[in-house]
Amino acid sequence: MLLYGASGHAKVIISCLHASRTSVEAIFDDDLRKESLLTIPVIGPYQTDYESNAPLIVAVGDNAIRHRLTQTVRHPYGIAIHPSAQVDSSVQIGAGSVVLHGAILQADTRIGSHVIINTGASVDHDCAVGDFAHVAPGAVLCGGIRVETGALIGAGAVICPNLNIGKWAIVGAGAVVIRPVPDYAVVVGNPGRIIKLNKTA
Ligand SMILES: CC(=O)SCCNC(=O)CCNC(=O)[C@H](O)C(C)(C)COP(=O)(O)OP(=O)(O)OC[C@H]1O[C@@H](n2cnc3c(N)ncnc32)[C@H](O)[C@@H]1OP(=O)(O)O
Repeated sequence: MLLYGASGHAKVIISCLHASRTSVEAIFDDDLRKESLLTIPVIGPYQTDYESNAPLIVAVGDNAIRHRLTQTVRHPYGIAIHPSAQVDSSVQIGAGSVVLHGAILQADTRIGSHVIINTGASVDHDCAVGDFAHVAPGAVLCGGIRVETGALIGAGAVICPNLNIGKWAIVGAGAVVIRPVPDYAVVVGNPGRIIKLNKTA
């Protein structure tokens, strides 16, 4: 596998890949000061002509930056699923996505491309998680939820059943969402309330 982004998130993806006996050949990163990450060489900015048969994962936690970087990549994308994750056989997972340690994906859920299902997150039956979304550590999506493109569900948040979380919305850490969340809304608290719009997307 190749990674793009030598970040803390990359360390977790490396751990995930090593646990499933997949080696990481090299890591691209725009920061020229970085030379290695967990003994894996960091080889500078992404090169479209870098010769390798290995697939690539963009290992950047920020959804908007991950989205931007994928516009430049020409290598095929890989998927990383930690062996401790419980993924129902009916679940579909798109290219470039990662399902990290202890996450649970229940029946008939669809995960888009370049999605992060982070440590211990739970995504129940019949959910749809859009491209470039991030379900952060310990977050809980009840059944039938639709998370649109680029949305962040913060650590430990709970989303009640059958709700829609709009594109590039942010649900704050620990929030309890009981109503649909509009596009770009930033929602915090219990019950979740909109405090502003996400202008970084
Ligand atoms: C492995 C990993 O680390 S994965 C990382 C996953 N990341 C996360 O889970 C982080 C999610 N992010 C958050 O919860 C953030 O606090 C955000 C995005 C909701 C808000 O961040 P900012 O835009 O910087 O807002 P800011 O910190 O200025 O807070 C604005 C107001 O909301 C409140 N607030 C912010 N976050 C929360 C929260 N999670 N719950 C309740 N209130 C909150 C603040 O107290 C503040 O209130 P005030 O205006 O009365 O003082």
